[in-house]
Order: sequence, then C-alpha cells, then structure tokens
Amino acid sequence: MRGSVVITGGGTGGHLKVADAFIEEFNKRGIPVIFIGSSNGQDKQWFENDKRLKATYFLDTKGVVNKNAFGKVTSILNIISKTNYCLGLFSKYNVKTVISVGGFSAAAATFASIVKLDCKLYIHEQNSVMGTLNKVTSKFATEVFSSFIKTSIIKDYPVSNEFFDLGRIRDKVNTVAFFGGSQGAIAINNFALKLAPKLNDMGINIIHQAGKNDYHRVKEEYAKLNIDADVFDFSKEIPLKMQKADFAVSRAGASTLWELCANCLPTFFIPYKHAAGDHQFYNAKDLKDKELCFLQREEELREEEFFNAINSDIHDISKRLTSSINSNVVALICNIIVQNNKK
Ligand SMILES: CC(=O)N[C@H]1[C@@H](OP(=O)(O)OP(=O)(O)OC[C@H]2O[C@@H](n3ccc(=O)[nH]c3=O)[C@H](O)[C@@H]2O)O[C@H](CO)[C@@H](O)[C@@H]1O
Repeated sequence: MRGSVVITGGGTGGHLKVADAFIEEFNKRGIPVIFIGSSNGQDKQWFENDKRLKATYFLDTKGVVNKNAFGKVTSILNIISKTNYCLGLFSKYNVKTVISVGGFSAAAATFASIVKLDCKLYIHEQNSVMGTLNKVTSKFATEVFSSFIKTSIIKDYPVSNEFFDLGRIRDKVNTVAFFGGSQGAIAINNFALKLAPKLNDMGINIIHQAGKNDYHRVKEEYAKLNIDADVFDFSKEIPLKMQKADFAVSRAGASTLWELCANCLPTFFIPYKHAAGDHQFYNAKDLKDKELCFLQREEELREEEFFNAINSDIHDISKRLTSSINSNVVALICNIIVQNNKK
C-alpha cells in the first residue's frame, strides 16, 4: 500500500471503538497508521500511548454545532488553521488515505483530505441519522460505509471478533447487565436501582456499568439495598461482561448496539433522547421492527415492560440475533480501501 493511513475522529467511545477496529486491522497488515484526534473528549485516553500507531496527534478542536454565533466563528477559524496543520502532516508522512470515523475530532484531517487531491477520503458513519460533519463531507468521499445506509457497499458494522466469539444463545435470564454507553447514563442507573430489589428477590444477578460521574452514588445505593452487584464505572472487558449476561438494558449508541447483536444478547434499549436527530432511537428501531429487541423512550419507561421483556421468548430472539450482523467486517472494508489505494 502506498503511504501511511490516517484514522481520524472520536470524542466518545462509539466513534473511538470503530477507530480501534481499523487500527487493529491495518496494524495486522503491517500498514503504518497515524491517528489524528482532539485533545478534548476521550481520544487521548484511548490512543495516546498506543504502540500500534506510528504517530498520534491530538489537536485542540471543539464542535461547531450547539454554539452561539461567536463560538461557531471561532471554532471554524480554528478548524481552518488545524486543517492547514494536517496538510503539513500529510506531506511529512506521505498520506494517501484518510478514514474518518466521525465526531468533531475528525473535522481538520477530513477537510485536509478533501483539499489534498491525491488523497482518498473514506467515512464510516455509525448512526442511522448522519452526523453534521459527515453530511457536509460525504460527497467528497470515495466511499461511505454504514450499517444503516442502503447504498453502502458493506452494510455491516465493524464489531471486534471477541463479541462474536463470546456470544451464546440465551435460554433463561439468570443475569441482567445494564450498559450506559461510554459515558454512563443516569436514567439507566436510576432504572436499574429501581428494578434491583425485585431482580434480587428473583435470584437474578446484576452487572452494571454506571459511568465515571455516577459510579460512587450507584455503588452506595446497591450497598444500601444490600445487593451484591458487579458495579463498575468503565471496563475494557465489556465482551466478558456481555458473555455473563442473559439480558441487557442499554443505551442505543451504535457500537454497543451492534456488539450486543454480535453477542446474541437480547436487549431492552433506552435511547439517549438528546442524541443528534434522535439517532439512538432510530439505531434501535430497525431491530425493534424485526422484533429483535425491546425499545422504550426514557420518558415512557415502565418497570412492567421490562419484566414482560425478560419473561418473553428470549431464546427465539437470541437465536435470530445470530444472523443480524456479520463478523470480519473491518477486514472487508480494509480490502476495499487497500485495493483502491493501488489505482
Ligand atoms: C450520547 C451520544 O451522543 N452518544 C453517541 C456515542 O455513544 P457512545 O460513545 O456511548 O457509544 P456507543 O454506545 O456506540 O459505544 C460505546 C463503546 O464503548 C465501549 N465501552 C463502553 C463502556 C465501558 O465500560 N467500556 C467500553 O469499552 C462499548 O463496548 C462500545 O464499543 O457514539 C455513538 C457512535 O457514534 C452514537 O451512536 C451515540 O449516540
């Protein structure tokens, strides 16, 4: 393959997990990868000391959406200056391929790839509703990959093989896991604490990812209830946590959603209502329409719906989830990118 590959984007775990899948695949193929993210958000935490990367750059960039006019102008001027900086990096590392996984961290390197005429841009859009940056830049992309866009040549999500390898068909609910997404979700934490006494009485174990900000409160609440739950703020072992569970309650962030599918874990989704364009609701709606999950909006949450769900035919759902997503997707996408690079 000619030159180095730049992977850009991030902000939150959903984008970064996809970036990680690409880094892993190119690294296996011996192709040098440079990560360009932001110093704001979780990018540094994920990749700052990653030995698989030839170089990492964390630029001081922030989002443009949801800002007043002055904030928008300042952010745009900053992106222009950082785009120029990225062009310098592209020359230094002979970059011919840029893969954007979206989020505000991706803006500068994505624009630089559009300006640099001998550089191809690829976008991975995770969500059912396209993010603002991707809406603007997708017309310049060689390919846009998405599990939701009908025209995507690979219509699957890059999920690590671990989730497939540790998947199993569920029969009976002995353990329920609660997942709030990379940052945790107070609404899911409160719902879990409300359900916990009854679950405990039913002899059902609890696994609970509470998020950094709410972890101590949640841990204390379980202690007050005298319930021995597996509570953590953030874990690198989500595949193992999913493997242990027979049913999940989760936000509908795209990476988590497809990981749950790969793991064949029946799930009750509670989408984050402020997600841009309500995309978390629509991420899960496709599965709901196929009766492959349960879906309730935060403001309509009822315990009764949850208990009906865990008492339904979870074996059937779990079995049908096996054909909801294919493995090795990142390898297929990388094959296309490598092929195009030779042209
Ligand atoms: C609030 C918001 O706007 N969230 C968006 C964000 O979600 P968020 O960042 O929460 O992303 P996802 O739910 O898609 O993914 C979270 C990722 O972090 C991993 N994980 C999570 C918890 C943990 O303890 N350990 C761990 O490794 C999960 O396995 C998963 O791979 O990006 C997603 C992908 O664009 C979007 O669909 C979400 O709507």
